Amino acid sequence: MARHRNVRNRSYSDDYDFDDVYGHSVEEDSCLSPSDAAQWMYDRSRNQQAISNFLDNHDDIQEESEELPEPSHATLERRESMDLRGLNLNEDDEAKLMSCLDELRNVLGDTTPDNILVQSVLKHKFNYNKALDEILNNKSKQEEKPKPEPVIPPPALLIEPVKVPVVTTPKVIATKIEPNKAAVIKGFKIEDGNTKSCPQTPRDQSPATRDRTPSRLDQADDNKIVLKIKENKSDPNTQFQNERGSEKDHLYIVVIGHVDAGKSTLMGRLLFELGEVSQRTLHKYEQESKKIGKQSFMYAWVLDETGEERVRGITMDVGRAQFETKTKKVIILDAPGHADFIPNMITGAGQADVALLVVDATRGEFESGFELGGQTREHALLVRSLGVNQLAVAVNKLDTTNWSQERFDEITKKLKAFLKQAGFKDSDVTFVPCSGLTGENLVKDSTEPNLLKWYSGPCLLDVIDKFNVPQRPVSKPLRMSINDIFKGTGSGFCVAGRIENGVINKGDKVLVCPTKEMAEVRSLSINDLASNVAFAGDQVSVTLSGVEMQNVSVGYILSDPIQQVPVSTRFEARLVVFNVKVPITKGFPVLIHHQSLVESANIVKLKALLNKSTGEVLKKKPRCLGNNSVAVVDIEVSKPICIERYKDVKELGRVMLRVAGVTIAAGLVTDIFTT
Ligand SMILES: Nc1nc2c(ncn2[C@@H]2O[C@H](COP(=O)(O)OP(=O)(O)OP(=O)(O)O)[C@@H](O)[C@H]2O)c(=O)[nH]1
Repeated sequence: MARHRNVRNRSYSDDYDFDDVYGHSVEEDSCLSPSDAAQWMYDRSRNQQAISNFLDNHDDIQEESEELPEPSHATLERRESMDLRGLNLNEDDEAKLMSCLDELRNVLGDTTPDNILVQSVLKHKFNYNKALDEILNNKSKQEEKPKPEPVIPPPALLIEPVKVPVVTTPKVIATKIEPNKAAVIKGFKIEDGNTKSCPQTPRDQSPATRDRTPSRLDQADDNKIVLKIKENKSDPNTQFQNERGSEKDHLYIVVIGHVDAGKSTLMGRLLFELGEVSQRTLHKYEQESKKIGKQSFMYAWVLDETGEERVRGITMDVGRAQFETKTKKVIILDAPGHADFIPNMITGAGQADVALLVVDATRGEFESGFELGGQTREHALLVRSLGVNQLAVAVNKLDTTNWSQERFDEITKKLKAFLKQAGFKDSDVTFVPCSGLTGENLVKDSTEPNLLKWYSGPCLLDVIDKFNVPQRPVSKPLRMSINDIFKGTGSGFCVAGRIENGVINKGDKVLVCPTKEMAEVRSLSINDLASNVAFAGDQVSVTLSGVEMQNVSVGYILSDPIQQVPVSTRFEARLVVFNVKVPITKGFPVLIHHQSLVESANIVKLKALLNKSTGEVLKKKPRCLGNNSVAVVDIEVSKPICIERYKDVKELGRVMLRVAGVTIAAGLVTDIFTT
């Protein structure tokens, strides 16, 4: 499946010792069956223990009552019958006032009396923004104090409702972090049997919107293009230095962990503390989440943007946002924790340089995420298998344990042993005690006395700032894996994905593989900003022309037209088997995840069983492979895919094998057979 940090490991284990990484790593997990209906219909409301503990001790955030109170008749009556005559406003001002009131109510709901709203709007001469700021700033103080006397007397007379001109209410959203829809990384569906994985974005198939440029070029055209490409190539290293030399390094971080560990809340709060989310936006989320009885998720809403995610209270797709540390521009990929969405999590992990593993310190919760078939182990193994080797572990929700050092030590001890087995070096893993909900130890050193008694280490932001940014292989031949396809605003269509190797310039010719159709790069954008060039490590959207949209799929590769990515249906891999319920035998069917591609495949040959530590051949042609075995096998995929040997391009030389929603093995590609 997904992609892998380019050379994310160069300064680390460039050799990527397979045995070190996978050997003796995984104990058998009793994974839950995906057919378990209760799990499919996961309902977070069954598990509110953590939040209720927290809310009991914090008066500043009020948990909603089960049933939302209906607005009182008095409130409704006042609004519908508001008498503005006493204000002596002309018609224009009256209309302006009513428009402002509508917008304020849209953000504030029914929480603020009309007279306060009116007073504030008039005071700020119909400036909606200033009025809203004033009300929000006063709000928290007012909540603690007795309500002030209304300044404007309640209307005495009933009059006809004032006709309010229709105003388009501006959407109050975190503009800085709202991902442009076009650039949101979508996951993909695993389809059963031999069906083809296809892009999530519905394609416009109408003839009018199809690009009619002939896409397959004949040999003569190809040769001309190749010659032209050779002439036009400028030195990528120099180009990278010129373009990026003075900028902060970009770091992609995937946030992983068991469902409900608090990943989205942690990231939402971090963004809020850093000023990336305005107080107003958060207030809106607070109001809206309260309305559907999910107030404890208000920070998570910063990243969980879809209606379904918000209603179900779980992350389903990879959420994206960005912020800056002292030395880096950090792009967050907030992965779903629920077992059903592992493929999306893999897509997120595939784009990351480093990972933040979030664990819930609440008693019983850490255990169910780590020991009882939860996702903590699977996620950690997956990211390591995908090449991530630097990890921060947020020991989250420590507020529920009253900042217990004993609990922190217990969790870190268990995780350290497991992570070491999974292939993480001790020196590459940092543990941070924190609470996403209270904001403790996120962006500044903690002031919590119970934590200060035993912790003097860095806050989460400082740990993120200390990650090493992998070198970007800009001078290698272009490889960009496609993880989304969508219709752009202009001509052509867009593909999104991560550049694993090389450089893409606006105007470049690229080869769409495995179909080998030549396309032209019409435009590029990186993190939603237009750019003329993008380099290895960048997550980009590329507008293509010269190829039809329906001929491109998620999992395809944009390749250098001269040094092309190999395409094959059969390859040899060195496999580590983690978690099979029945032993693997010849012909064993699997779903192969390679970058963002999911394709059905069979293990067609068991060539050798290896010693996990030395790599020595223990047995040639074994009849079956059980858990924790390491073996060389041949895998045949149902249709041609782009694949590289691990030693040539690490990012395209790793595969994950899954069966019935469970990851059973990871492998490194050792040979590719021509077809
Ligand atoms: N007490 C306490 N509760 C927290 C903390 N962080 C999150 N929660 C609560 O835990 C619940 C789950 O939080 P989320 O942020 O949605 O968890 P998640 O890991 O993103 O969930 P998925 O993405 O669906 O896997 C919510 O009710 C949060 O309010 C924390 O630090 N302390």
